[in-house]
Amino acid sequence: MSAIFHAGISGYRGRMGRAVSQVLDARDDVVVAARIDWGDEADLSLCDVVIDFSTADASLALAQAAAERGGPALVIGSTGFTPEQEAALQQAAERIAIVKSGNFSLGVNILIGLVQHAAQRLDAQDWDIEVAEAHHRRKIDAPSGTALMLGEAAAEGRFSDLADLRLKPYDGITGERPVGKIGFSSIRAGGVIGEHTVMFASEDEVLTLSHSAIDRSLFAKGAVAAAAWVRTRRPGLYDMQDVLGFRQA
Ligand SMILES: NC(=O)C1=CN([C@@H]2O[C@H](COP(=O)(O)OP(=O)(O)OC[C@H]3O[C@@H](n4cnc5c(N)ncnc54)[C@H](OP(=O)(O)O)[C@@H]3O)[C@@H](O)[C@H]2O)C=CC1
Ligand SMILES: O=C(O)C1=N[C@H](C(=O)O)C[C@H](O)C1
Repeated sequence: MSAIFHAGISGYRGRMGRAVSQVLDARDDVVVAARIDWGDEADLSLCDVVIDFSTADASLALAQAAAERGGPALVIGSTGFTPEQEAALQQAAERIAIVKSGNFSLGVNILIGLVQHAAQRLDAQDWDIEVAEAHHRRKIDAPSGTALMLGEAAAEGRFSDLADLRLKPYDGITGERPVGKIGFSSIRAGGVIGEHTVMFASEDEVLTLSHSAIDRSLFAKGAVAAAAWVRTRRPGLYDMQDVLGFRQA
């Protein structure tokens, strides 16, 4: 039996906040010590760790408040951060431990490794890379955080930064597709939980790697596992690859 810890939920009235609540309620080693949403006064001192699925703005404000007082640790699942917000989170992580991931599922975190592997072996001159994602109609950011992580993995496989390889969305008279770049496309429709596909296409063949989320509780279970992992870590910015031990030699 593991030691009991105190967890907060940020964005707790939202789809993911409710899913996290259910996962925590089913565990006997966690006390839910704070539920935080718009306008709530959060007593962070009650928490060893806060699990946050809200918005990029709200997550950054939470991280800065936690960094100022030296805790609690955070698990951040929100997506849609600007490069400036990413840099500010990195700064907050100098004072507290943060796990941040655009996707807490095991399958996607394995897919990231597969995409990097394929991108490294498929010559950029011959193989185009396209990342496609589909989500529910209420999602407010695009491309999804997961799509961007997959794009980053593909760029890393080609020893480059995604910022240098990312194509603008296709629209109108686009001209021919540039060689060696990574394209993104998004669908928003109905209640789709989360679909991601990475297509590697040459003139002769197409390799497709994909992941489907079947139930939102999947992300909540991963985030709670990350919370149990991060609450005793030193300050730093971690991701699910760290939590799952995929970075160990
Ligand atoms: N990493 C992962 O595995 C996953 C990440 N996500 C990401 O998590 C985030 C939330 O998704 P989802 O639950 O579907 O979204 P919802 O809109 O259902 O929930 C977001 C919640 O955050 C609240 N909120 C908004 N602004 C603030 C604020 N300033 N302070 C406190 N709370 C705030 C909202 O309140 P109100 O409704 O009143 O505005 C709402 O309750 C998104 O960025 C999404 O992309 C989602 C699934 C998995
Ligand atoms: O908003 C969502 O719902 C999801 N967001 C995450 C993302 O942006 O990748 C993860 C998941 O696909 C669901």
